[in-house]
Amino acid sequence: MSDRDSQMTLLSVEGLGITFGGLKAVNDVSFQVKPGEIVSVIGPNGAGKTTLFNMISGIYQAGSGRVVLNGEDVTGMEPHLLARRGMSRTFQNLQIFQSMSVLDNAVTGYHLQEQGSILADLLGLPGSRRRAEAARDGAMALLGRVGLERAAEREAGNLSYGSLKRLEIARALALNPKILLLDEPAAGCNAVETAEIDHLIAEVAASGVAILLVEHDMKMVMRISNHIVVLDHGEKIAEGDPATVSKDPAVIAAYLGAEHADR
Ligand SMILES: Nc1ncnc2c1ncn2[C@@H]1O[C@H](COP(=O)(O)OP(=O)(O)OP(=O)(O)O)[C@@H](O)[C@H]1O
Repeated sequence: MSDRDSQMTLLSVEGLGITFGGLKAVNDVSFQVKPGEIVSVIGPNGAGKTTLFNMISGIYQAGSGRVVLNGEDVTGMEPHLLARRGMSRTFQNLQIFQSMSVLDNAVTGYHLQEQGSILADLLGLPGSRRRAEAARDGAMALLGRVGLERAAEREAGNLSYGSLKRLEIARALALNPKILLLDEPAAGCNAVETAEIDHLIAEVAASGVAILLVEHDMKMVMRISNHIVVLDHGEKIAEGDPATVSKDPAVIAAYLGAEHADR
């Protein structure tokens, strides 16, 4: 039994599958994520990575299989209920409010947690002021954690792309997740911005939060992942540590095949 096998499991994906109009976009995919671990899902374009993410995070209803979080079957559970159980995510397309301040964007992360409190806050009900102050303090601390403290009062739309990506991670952290799903956190970033995101992801994982990552930047994936799951045409074709996966003939063939198909 390897070290990884002996650790407790936080997220267990069990035989997950979905079909779109006859196409098996994801077929019988299983893997596990442990606390504090960085697990990446990779594969050529159209392999099913985003679809898999969408099933795990309750955006798509799985056609088959189960998602188990902390021992509880959470298959198909709505995102806000998953958030309460410790799963939060970011999206490939940024979900930032461009005309709001950086700080207010981070504060919205706190409201995703408790839907009722937004109404209470709008009505000025007792406790809402205290809650708003706590959210502001928490949001400031998160901005410090992602290196955006000094940009707190700036309009989010004026931030560089890499900073926006970090702001989105800060907002997801407001939910105090046990596992954070990141959909292409380095997409569109330059080398310096990618290195900053690398560092942030490693820091979050070191604090005990598990990270599940979909990312095209292979250098980044190989650098930061503890474990890699490889998909091709909706199927898991390999999994293991970066060194093992990068040498796997099936993985090499899938990527070479994709390159030839693009020509
Ligand atoms: N909502 C949908 N309806 C129909 N087909 C879909 C839908 N979403 C994805 N697909 C198809 O499912 C397959 C997997 O797509 P998916 O976007 O999950 O791949 P991916 O690995 O994330 O690709 P990329 O790396 O390009 O983002 C593709 O063939 C895609 O066309």
